[in-house]
Amino acid sequence: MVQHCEALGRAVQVVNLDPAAELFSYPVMADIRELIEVDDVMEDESLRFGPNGGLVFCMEYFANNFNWLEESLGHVEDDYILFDCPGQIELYTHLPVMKQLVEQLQQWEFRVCGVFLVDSQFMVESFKFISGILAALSAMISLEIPQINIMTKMDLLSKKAKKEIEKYLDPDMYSMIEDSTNILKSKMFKKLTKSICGLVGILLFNWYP
Ligand SMILES: Nc1nc2c(ncn2[C@@H]2O[C@H](COP(=O)(O)OP(=O)(O)OP(=O)(O)O)[C@@H](O)[C@H]2O)c(=O)[nH]1
Repeated sequence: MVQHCEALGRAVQVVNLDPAAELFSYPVMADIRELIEVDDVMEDESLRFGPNGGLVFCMEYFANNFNWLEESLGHVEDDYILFDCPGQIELYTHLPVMKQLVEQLQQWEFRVCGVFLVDSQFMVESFKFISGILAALSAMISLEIPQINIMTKMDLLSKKAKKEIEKYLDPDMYSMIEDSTNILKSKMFKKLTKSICGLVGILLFNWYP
């Protein structure tokens, strides 16, 4: 992504906000692991967190120390900054930290846009697709910012799945239920599925490969 932006002549920087990130092969202007790391939290005898609790602890610590981010960002002008965030969905659905981050960035006069990434292999069947949509929708409702939804890792799909996934890029939700051979179509869930599809149809939810 950085290479793509640079090719377009845009100044772009990356900030790692995943305290559990391992190796990455690109330079970052700031790295949350300088502030706090999941491994350290998990190894702390007094805290005794597992990976998920550790991640939440780190992000809450981060939210209480946004001045670290302010100092790390320094003075940026018209640059694009990619904030690479952790993948745990609860951070975007019901925990307050990412919303607090958005509000903080907006106070610093950033124009914030969310990019919601889902592995395309988790989207190729109707029931998975609807589940992915609902996750994306939760994040949109919770963060209240413009959001681009992207299916990633298209290169890992089989030829058949690649063809199949085309219909999900600009989906006709009602025909999707009819195509479906699974539980979504069962008598018990049909009404619920129809309501969800109606909602998604109203939102004109588009996905980008
Ligand atoms: N083949 C292929 N591999 C990819 C692609 N995008 C990411 N990967 C690889 O998939 C692995 C996991 O990366 P991501 O899915 O970005 O996940 P992550 O950022 O490590 O973790 P979370 O942010 O917590 O979800 C890494 O080894 C990436 O190099 C892609 O488009 N195609």
